[in-house]
Amino acid sequence: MTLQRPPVNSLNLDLLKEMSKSLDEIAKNKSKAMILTSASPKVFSAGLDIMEMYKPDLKRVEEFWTTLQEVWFKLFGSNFITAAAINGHAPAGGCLLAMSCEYRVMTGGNFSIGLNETALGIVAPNWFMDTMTNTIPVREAEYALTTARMFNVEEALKVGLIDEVATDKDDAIAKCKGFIGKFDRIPALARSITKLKMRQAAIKRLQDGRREDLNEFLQFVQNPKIQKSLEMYIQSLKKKA
Ligand SMILES: CCCCCCCCCCC/C=C/C(=O)SCCNC(=O)CCNC(=O)[C@H](O)C(C)(C)COP(=O)(O)OP(=O)(O)OC[C@H]1O[C@@H](n2cnc3c(N)ncnc32)[C@H](O)[C@@H]1OP(=O)(O)O
Repeated sequence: MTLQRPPVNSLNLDLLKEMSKSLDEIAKNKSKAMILTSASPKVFSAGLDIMEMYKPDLKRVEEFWTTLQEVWFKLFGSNFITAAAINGHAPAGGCLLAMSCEYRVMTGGNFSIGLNETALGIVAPNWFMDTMTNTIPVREAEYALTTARMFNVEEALKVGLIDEVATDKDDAIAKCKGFIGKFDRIPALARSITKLKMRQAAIKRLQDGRREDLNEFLQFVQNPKIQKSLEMYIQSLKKKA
């Protein structure tokens, strides 16, 4: 699955809906595996589209958040094998997508990956945190989350946030295929049940608290102070360009 929403693959409602549909098709056509990557030469995904949260229409922003939850359920909780070929920056929601896969290969270069929410004055939702503690040790995750740490490629490899470094996108995809090939001699049902058991606690936590998570998000986007921060953040991103 190749993300292709220039310039930075920010996750807006339309892209999330497309992803959700594609994940359904992959599950339905009984694909063995999926590799998630990006059509951009330098950004895997810039995370959530800030414009969806800025001065939002309430109905749309509710659909936006529930679709994001759905994409996470379908990706993190998939039966099929998932790997991410991270060929560029992966902040926040971009990191969430990569961590929701089972294996991550990142191309070398001046790219960074991590959950930077606290730097924006935002508390990452529990399921973002659960996805991180499913990937790297709890102590490292707490440190990274509280300090909004963006890891460079070497740091990400060292902490286990990524599994391998690749020279370029083709190499990243080849390495993801190498990971998928490891399952050729492992019974598929045993593999998928084991994966889902490992992920069950995080999945159940969001299933049980899904409405509450949505309400927290809706309160968050309607808070005037948050709106002011988002406005300043958007300006800073635009000034940079
Ligand atoms: C108690 C519990 C409470 C719970 C409440 C819920 C809380 C809500 C939680 C929300 C969780 C949030 C998750 C997120 O994903 S937020 C998004 C975070 N993403 C970022 O901060 C990344 C920002 N972008 C960048 O750092 C760079 O763009 C990047 C490194 C990705 C690429 O750099 P590059 O130089 O290649 O590109 P530009 O910066 O020049 O950007 C090009 C244009 O794209 C626009 N842009 C960039 N990122 C975004 C984005 N995330 N959304 C929308 N638009 C984005 C940027 O402004 C440029 O636009 P222009 O061309 O118009 O200037």
